[in-house]
Amino acid sequence: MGSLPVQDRKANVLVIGSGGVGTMAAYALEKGGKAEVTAVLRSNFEAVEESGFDIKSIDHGPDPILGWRPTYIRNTIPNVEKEARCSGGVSQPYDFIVVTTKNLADIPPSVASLIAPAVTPGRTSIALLQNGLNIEQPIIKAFPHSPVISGVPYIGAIENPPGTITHVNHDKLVISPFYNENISRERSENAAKELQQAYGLCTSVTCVYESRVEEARWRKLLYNASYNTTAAILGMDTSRMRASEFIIDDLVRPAMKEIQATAHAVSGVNLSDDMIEAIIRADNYKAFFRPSMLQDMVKGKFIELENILGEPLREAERAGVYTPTLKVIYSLLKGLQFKTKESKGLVKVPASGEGLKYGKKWGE
Ligand SMILES: CC(C)(CO)C(=O)C(=O)O
Repeated sequence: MGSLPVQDRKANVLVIGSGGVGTMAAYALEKGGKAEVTAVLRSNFEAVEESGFDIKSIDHGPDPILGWRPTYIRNTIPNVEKEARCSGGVSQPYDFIVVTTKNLADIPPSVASLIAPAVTPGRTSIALLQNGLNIEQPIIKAFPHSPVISGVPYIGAIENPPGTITHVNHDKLVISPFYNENISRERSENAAKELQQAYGLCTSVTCVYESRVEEARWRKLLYNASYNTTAAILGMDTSRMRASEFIIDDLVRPAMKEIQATAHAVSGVNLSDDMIEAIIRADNYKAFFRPSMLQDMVKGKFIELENILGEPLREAERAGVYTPTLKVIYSLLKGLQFKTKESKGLVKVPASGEGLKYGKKWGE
């Protein structure tokens, strides 16, 4: 399979992270007919091995899809070199690795170390279907000769219980190249276009190619840095936030305006006031939508804090943009992430206060 040029065969695609977003990506790629997907499953492996995925999808017809499986499923990240040795040296390099896991820059393992055994240097392109800013930097550093692709997903799909997917908001994926000085722009662009074509062959979803990766990523941050973050702190869906009015006026819109100013100062990207007003009202009001960061918080999971807020804030600081709202939101979320770290044993709070900056009384 690996020897034919990719245009004359199905692309060999590894999808890592098979919750709602990953399963719907695997489904669209297989349905398009130009990709053969291996999905890496974790907590849902047994359920899917036994009876496949059951999917109720807004995009893929009125009837539920029952017992669906991608071409291959597995519960470990493949080690392509080791597995080639075991099968007599026949290598099955992946053309694309599509990463749909959460991007938790402050929590190990890193995305780069997670995917490393599956990457064939110089051959595999790595697509990050994840939120946030500067997510490509550690990947380019770890795999300098691999094309890295940006995927900005707009999709509402939840897995509950394991193996059952409810897909409620249309799948729209914006694909762009992350440029990398070690390889030609043309190679980066071709890899991104190839993936966009394979995904877009599934005509019930929307998958578009945009060459200006910064624009696509800042535009999505308007929503993620404001709505996801405030929803997670307040424990509120976006309809209730809109019903309150003051949460939009005093928090969400000011946070969006700070992203707008930072995007312009850092990347020359113009995000208009009209775009802000449209994004404020983007969710179907009747859906009482809970952004992913709120869902993670409710489940006691880590939140994607650094790429959604930390990085934009660091960029703003470097560019001298004033971001008081985002800074307060960031500090509150850092506090919440600290609590999750403690609950999972990643940080220990010393009972005595010994050795802590604020562990003793002033003057002691
Ligand atoms: C825009 C939205 C709501 C869906 O993709 C999202 O990015 C999220 O909830 O994290």
